[in-house]
Amino acid sequence: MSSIKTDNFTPPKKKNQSAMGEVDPAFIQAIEHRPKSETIEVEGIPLIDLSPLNLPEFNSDAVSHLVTEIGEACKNWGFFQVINHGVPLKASEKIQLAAKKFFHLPKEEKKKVSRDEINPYGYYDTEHTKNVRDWKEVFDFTLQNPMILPASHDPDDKDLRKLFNHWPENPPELREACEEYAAEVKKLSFKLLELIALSLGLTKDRLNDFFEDHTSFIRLNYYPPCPISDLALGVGRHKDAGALTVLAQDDVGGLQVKRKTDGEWILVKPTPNAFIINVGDIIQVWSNDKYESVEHRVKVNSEKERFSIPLFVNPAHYTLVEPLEELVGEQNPAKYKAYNWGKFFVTRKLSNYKKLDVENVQIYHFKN
Ligand SMILES: O=C(O)CCC(=O)C(=O)O
Ligand SMILES: [Fe+2]
Repeated sequence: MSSIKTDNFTPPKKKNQSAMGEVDPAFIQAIEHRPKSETIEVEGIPLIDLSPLNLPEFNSDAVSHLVTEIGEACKNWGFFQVINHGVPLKASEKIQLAAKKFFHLPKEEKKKVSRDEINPYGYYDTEHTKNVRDWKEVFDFTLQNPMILPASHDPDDKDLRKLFNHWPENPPELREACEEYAAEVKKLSFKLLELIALSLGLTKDRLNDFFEDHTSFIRLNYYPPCPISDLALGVGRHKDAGALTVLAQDDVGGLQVKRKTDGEWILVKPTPNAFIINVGDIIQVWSNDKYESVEHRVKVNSEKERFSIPLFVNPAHYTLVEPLEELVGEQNPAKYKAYNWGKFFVTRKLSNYKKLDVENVQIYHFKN
C-alpha cells in the first residue's frame, strides 16, 4: 500500500469499508508524513507518581523531588504520564462509557449537535490538520458554560461572544458524565500548573491568574477502524496551541510523540489509569522556550476503534501571551512578542472549519 502516491490514489471500493463510508482522498497523508507500520516502543515518556501531593502531611522533600521530575520531563520530552493523580476511576469510566454510546449512534443523531462556524463546540467529523483530513470524529465541550471568546478573528473587532455547549439528548447520561469528569480533571490540571510553575523557579500560584476565566475545553475523540491505516492518520502531526493538555487514552494505543533527541516517532504505550500530560505552545512562550511544545500525531488501527479524551487547558481570552518577566533578562532576552490568546484561538478554530483568508496562525509568527 505504501507505494500508492497521493496524487493518483484511487479509493478502494470494498463494501463495508468503514464507518466513514467511501474513502475520501482528503485523508491521504503525503508520503513523508505517513505512519510506519512498525513504531518504536520504548519506555521513553517519563511516568511520574503524584502521590506526594496526597500525603496527609506536606513532605517538602518528596514534593521537591516531584518538581524536579516534572521539570526534567517538560524539558527533555514535553510529555509525561502521571499516576496516583487523584481523578476517581469512576469518573473516567463513566465518561468513557457515555462517549462510546454517543459515537456508536447513527450519524444523523450525532449531527443534531454539530458544531458550526459560530459555535465551535459540539460534534464534528471533518477536522483537517495541516490541510489533511483526520480519521476521527469529535465532540467538544467547554468547562466554563457559557464561554466568552472574541466574536471574530478580525484584530479590529473588539466584540465578544458567549458560547454555550451543545448537549445531545442521547445518551442522556453524557452531559452529567462530562461535567463530573471535567470538574475532577480540572483539579488535576491546576495541580500540574503549580508544579510546572515551581519547576520553572516561579511561585506556586504564578500562573493561576491567567486561568480565572479560562477557555479550556474537553474533546471526546473517536477513531473508527481505518481501512487505509498506512496512509491516513487519526490526527496529523501538530502541537497543541494551549497551555497544557491532560489526556486519557484507552488501551488500544496510537498516540505517537516526536522524540526531541532524534526526531523519531515514539508510541506512548497505554498505562492503565494514567493521564498523559503535554506542554502546549503557551507554556513554550511563557518559559521563553525552556519547555518546548512537542509534535505528536495519532496512528489509527485497521481493526480496532480507539477513544481518547484530552482536556486542553487554556487561559482567559484576554490573556496577552508573552515570555514571563521572571524568565527573561539580559542574558536571555524575550524570544516572542506578546499575542492575544482569544484572537489566536478563534483564528485556529475557524481555520479548522474552513479555509481562511489568512495563514493558519502559529507561535513562530510572534518570534522576535
Ligand atoms: O488521541 C490522542 O491520543 C491525542 C489527540 C490529540 O493530540 C489532540 O486531539 O490534540
Ligand atoms: Fe494534540
